[in-house]
Amino acid sequence: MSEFGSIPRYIGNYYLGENLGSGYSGSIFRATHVHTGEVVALKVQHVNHECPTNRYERHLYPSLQGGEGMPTLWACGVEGAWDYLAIDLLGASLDNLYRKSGKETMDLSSVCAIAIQLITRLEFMHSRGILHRDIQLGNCVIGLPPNERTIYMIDFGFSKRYIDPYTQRHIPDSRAKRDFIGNYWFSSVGVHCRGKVPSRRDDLEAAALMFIHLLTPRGLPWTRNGVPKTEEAHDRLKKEKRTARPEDLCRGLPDEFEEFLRYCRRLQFQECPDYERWREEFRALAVAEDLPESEDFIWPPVHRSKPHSKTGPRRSRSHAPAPEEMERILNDLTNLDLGDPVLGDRETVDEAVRKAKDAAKDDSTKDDNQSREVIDITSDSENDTTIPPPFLTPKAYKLTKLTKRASEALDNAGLSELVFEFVRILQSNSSRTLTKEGFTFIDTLYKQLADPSVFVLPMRTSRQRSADKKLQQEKEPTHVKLGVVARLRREVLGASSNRALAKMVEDFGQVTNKSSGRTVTKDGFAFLEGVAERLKVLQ
Ligand SMILES: Nc1ncnc2c1ncn2[C@@H]1O[C@H](COP(=O)(O)OP(=O)(O)OP(=O)(O)O)[C@@H](O)[C@H]1O
Repeated sequence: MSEFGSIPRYIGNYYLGENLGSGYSGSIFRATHVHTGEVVALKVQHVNHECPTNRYERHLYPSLQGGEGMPTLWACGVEGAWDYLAIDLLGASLDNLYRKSGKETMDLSSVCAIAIQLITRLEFMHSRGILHRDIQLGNCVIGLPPNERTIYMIDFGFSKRYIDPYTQRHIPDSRAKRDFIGNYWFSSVGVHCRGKVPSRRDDLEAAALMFIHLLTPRGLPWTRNGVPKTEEAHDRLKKEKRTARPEDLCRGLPDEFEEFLRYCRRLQFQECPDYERWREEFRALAVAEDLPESEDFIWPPVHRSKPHSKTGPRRSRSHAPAPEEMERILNDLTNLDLGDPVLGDRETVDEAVRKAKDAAKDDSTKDDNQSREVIDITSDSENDTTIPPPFLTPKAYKLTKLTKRASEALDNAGLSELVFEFVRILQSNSSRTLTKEGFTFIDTLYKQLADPSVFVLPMRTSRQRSADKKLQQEKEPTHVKLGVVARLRREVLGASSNRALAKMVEDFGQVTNKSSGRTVTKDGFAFLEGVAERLKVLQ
């Protein structure tokens, strides 16, 4: 029974079944077409409702038809006192899935898939001249089989055209005081806290906040006290949201999330976001993390997905202590001054460490999900005694170590070995994409070749990366990249000096960074091997 009395069993040609959900302005039912038997979701609202969202939605839906992840509108109308929309019946919302999982955070692989899909949905809506304006977990739902890997956008009750269909002009900005449209958790700071007119940038910022929320234990800080019930509580929430710094919200998360949030906040009112760039960023993140590259949203996650932790290095969940932990414990015991030695000597420690490592190795092979690589703690070359920091995959870790060694190389022979090693690491991975660690190696190699005396270990900070990425915006088509790399492959064998090699490495880095795919091609590998070969000769 709604405040307007009970909703009839039949509306339009539909027989109403189970109530799927109720929002502020109406209810959604599973409903069956009485003639065709087709099952839909029927969104029902009283015609006198103070917020007649069905009426708005009915006008926007036609512009969104045909887009992936946009529900089909099958019928709409008013019957008696009831305004209805018959749309595709869909599955659970991200909110439901997330809550039901009982986990503190969502896994990174799922969030990358959500990010790629949501950015695509927003790009589509924006291309049709429409802003969503109410991005939240409850408004992203998965399809029913066979479309359960696709995320659909629903609830266009707050949506609005930002391009005037007659003049084709962008809506104007305004400083006039306006009522807030959106939701408490994810609406952008500009719209929610500063009363700005929403535009494309704000849909994207809401999406960014949603991704961060999913990766943060207990969610974004301002969501933790529930929906504000008083004006004061709402003001407190807005202040908390306005003053939260991206670096604090994103501490412990992969850089991409902080960069994306900053990017959204830097966009101008009328600026068109670079959707492709951010899809590519989240794809590359999945690759760098050794996660499946697919943007399919697979729920529950069945692949080798990493449990997300914001708090520190991921720990092996094997029963034996992790090797480095065991080493620390044993060292502490060795150093305990108890009069009589507890552990005889260093050899005993080393033996125990070896056993712990073997045990960890055994456990890790039993459960590939939990620990994918045991770092050899006893060798000091490419492996190290430290566990990779959070979000460094074995590939990233090896590349980081290799970069450090390249920065310390004293001669061409040493550099040559390292370039061969670089090729081996890239080729041993299923993804041959140049990740940020790969680019850092290329930067380092370039600097060593150009002038080792002024070499400084390049540290890619978020800010530097953003600057680099500006360059990427001028994308070059793949055929340009292929042409340049093929030329470099040919020319490298005739390079007569380190400076000539440096220039080629620089060109290779740039063309790979600027191209739409950062995969190292056959020519790319041949070029790198050519550099290594040349270095052996140019002593
Ligand atoms: N097409 C659909 N198929 C299945 N369930 C749906 C569908 N559309 C909506 N729902 C369910 O109904 C809930 C409310 O839907 P929706 O957000 O469109 O309604 P609303 O009245 O605008 O809600 P709110 O006031 O919360 O914005 C959703 O969270 C979802 O669980």
